[in-house]
Amino acid sequence: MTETVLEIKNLQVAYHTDHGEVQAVRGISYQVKKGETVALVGESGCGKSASVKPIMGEKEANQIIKSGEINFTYQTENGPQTVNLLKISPKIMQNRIKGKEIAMVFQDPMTSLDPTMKINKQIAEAVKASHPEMNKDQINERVLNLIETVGIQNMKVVQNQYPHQLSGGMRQRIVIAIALAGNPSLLICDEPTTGLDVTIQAKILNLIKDIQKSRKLSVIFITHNLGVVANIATYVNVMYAGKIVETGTSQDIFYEPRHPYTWGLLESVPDINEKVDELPTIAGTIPDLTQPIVGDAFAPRNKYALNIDFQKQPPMFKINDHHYAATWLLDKRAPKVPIPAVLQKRILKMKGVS
Ligand SMILES: Nc1ncnc2c1ncn2[C@@H]1O[C@H](COP(=O)(O)OP(=O)(O)OP(=O)(O)O)[C@@H](O)[C@H]1O
Repeated sequence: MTETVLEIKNLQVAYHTDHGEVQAVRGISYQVKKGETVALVGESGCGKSASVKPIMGEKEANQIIKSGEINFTYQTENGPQTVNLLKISPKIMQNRIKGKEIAMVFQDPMTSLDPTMKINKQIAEAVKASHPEMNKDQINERVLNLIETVGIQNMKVVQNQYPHQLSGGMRQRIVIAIALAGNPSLLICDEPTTGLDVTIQAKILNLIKDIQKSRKLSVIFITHNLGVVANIATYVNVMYAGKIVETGTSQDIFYEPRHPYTWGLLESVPDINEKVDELPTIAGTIPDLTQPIVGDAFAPRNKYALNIDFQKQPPMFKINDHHYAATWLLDKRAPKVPIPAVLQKRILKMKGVS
């Protein structure tokens, strides 16, 4: 059986604000096993980042963890150990977990890099922090090895440059090298390719996929664009208004999507075979998370909403052992609503049927 690296149980995160408490994450549960990539996908503001910050022990002054567990399993000299990351001391988080067992890659590489420090020094600092026992030569060797791992050819030149002398894609490679310095078992990627042009984006995605495979890394990949994770995610968790509304394998989500919100996200992914002037977006906006939500949070934007959607939160209906969706359309009394025609057409094309 593949070992579970991370298990999130009923995590609820809120923020104090002058306008009330924002219920950013309203009870989510999922697991990440060794060597798997789990994608968290949803529009801006649906709670993706708020749900992963506690994994890294990041605590804004106004953050409130309302409930939940984040159980993380890692290897120690005495064998595997499981800790609840919400309960460990900041010291253990800093000295043992953050940057060592769990590392993060953010959207904007410039926020993670020091503009005043040469690349080799920045990577060396990260190596030193996680391997204090290494001497200078060992550190230098490891730095070169990391630069090579992230696919940089002219490493002798790059290591003596400053971040501003590199392209966006190169900078993101360096950030990935720094993230790998501690040899983590879990890598969290928060929109790592947003802002890069399409060809560079594809290269960075391939790099993450290669590293993930060769190191048997577990990855949590956050994105607002479902298209980005089609080829890299083992499982996809679609999030809306702080909840997971559909979860399944990539196959389930891309070939058999069942939640109207997932349909909307898929419709807004560009189809490279079709030329369209404007991509459809999902009409409306996400709800005000300071106000109580009655029923399905997506109902006001859902053209397939039933009366019950405005009254009662749908449970997670089981479609198969790994595919679940929270929509009343899956209740046996609901009218049969087919997948929108445009998606149906795309799916048939992907399956090679038309
Ligand atoms: N520090 C904070 N204080 C108050 N509200 C916050 C804070 N951080 C996030 N929020 C709110 O929590 C909700 C979830 O935000 P979060 O950043 O997790 O969304 P997201 O899905 O990651 O979006 P994005 O893709 O834009 O990062 C939003 O309503 C956001 O405004």
